[in-house]
Amino acid sequence: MTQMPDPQNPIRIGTRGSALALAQAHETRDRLMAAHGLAAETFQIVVIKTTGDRVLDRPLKEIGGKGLFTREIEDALLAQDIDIAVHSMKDMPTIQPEGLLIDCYLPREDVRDAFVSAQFAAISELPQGAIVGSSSLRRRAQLAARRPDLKLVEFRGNVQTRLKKLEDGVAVATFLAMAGLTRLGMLHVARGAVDPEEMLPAVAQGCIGVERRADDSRIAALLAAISDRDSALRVTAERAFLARLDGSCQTPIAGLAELQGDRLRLRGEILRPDGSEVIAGERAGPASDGAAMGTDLAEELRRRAPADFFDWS
Ligand SMILES: NCc1[nH]cc(CCC(=O)O)c1CC(=O)O
Repeated sequence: MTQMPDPQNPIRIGTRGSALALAQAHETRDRLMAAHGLAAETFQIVVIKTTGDRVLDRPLKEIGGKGLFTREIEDALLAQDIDIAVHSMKDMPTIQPEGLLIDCYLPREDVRDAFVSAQFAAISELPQGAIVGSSSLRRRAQLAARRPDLKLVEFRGNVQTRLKKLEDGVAVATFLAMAGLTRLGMLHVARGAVDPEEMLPAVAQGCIGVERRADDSRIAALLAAISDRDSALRVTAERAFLARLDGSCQTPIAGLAELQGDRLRLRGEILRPDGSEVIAGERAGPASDGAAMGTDLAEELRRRAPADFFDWS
């Protein structure tokens, strides 16, 4: 007998407490409500503070370790304090802890980065030596590769904090994910979207994934109804690419898979953090081969990379 969810025994949705994380948890809840005709009271949103939320005064790469924004949430899943966890797949390690599984991906938002600046409309308009704020290894390296003249400053914190820093003149421009701005209802702060040709997005950017206990068949059945096949195919290829390169979390990596019918095109690149070298490649093939294409492309890039490419210390 399938146990129907009831308000006495709500489905607990774990999430970080940032405005973006909450918007993503609500989107997931709303899709589950619509798919199953359930009331809002059937769900409870449980906010969990992660290490990444706690430590705000240092660049993420210094805190180190994987899953800075996810570990505490996964612990809560394993401890049965929550039933599902909603994540930005961009922030997810490629391997989940024993007993946990991600096999539900929501329809993907815009994958591109947004260019954000009060004074300038695009990267090409930034004057020589302009100061740009970003703490993303990937965005910093990609920007440095295109515009070695620009000065980069660290820019951590939530969207509001970063916009305040722009206002205060700490930098003249920054980058944010279009997906995050859209979900926050703040797309108006974007001066424009950066073409993936110019800045290949992070692996899984714009994709929300829902994690659960692997043996929880009740939750598996609920989630199956809201899982998006195209998202799953694309993110599977991108994350296979990332997984094969994951040796160092200090290596800037970008990857994007796109579907045309049943064909998948996967582009990927790795960079030196200072942008002095970019190694890029692509694969195309049947959509069902995404994981193999990702692994294969990663191996090609590794072969083409100089011996010292992966060890920055
Ligand atoms: N690393 C932070 C993070 N993780 C996911 C998003 C945006 C939403 C998404 O890409 O799904 C962001 C903020 C940003 O990059 O601007």
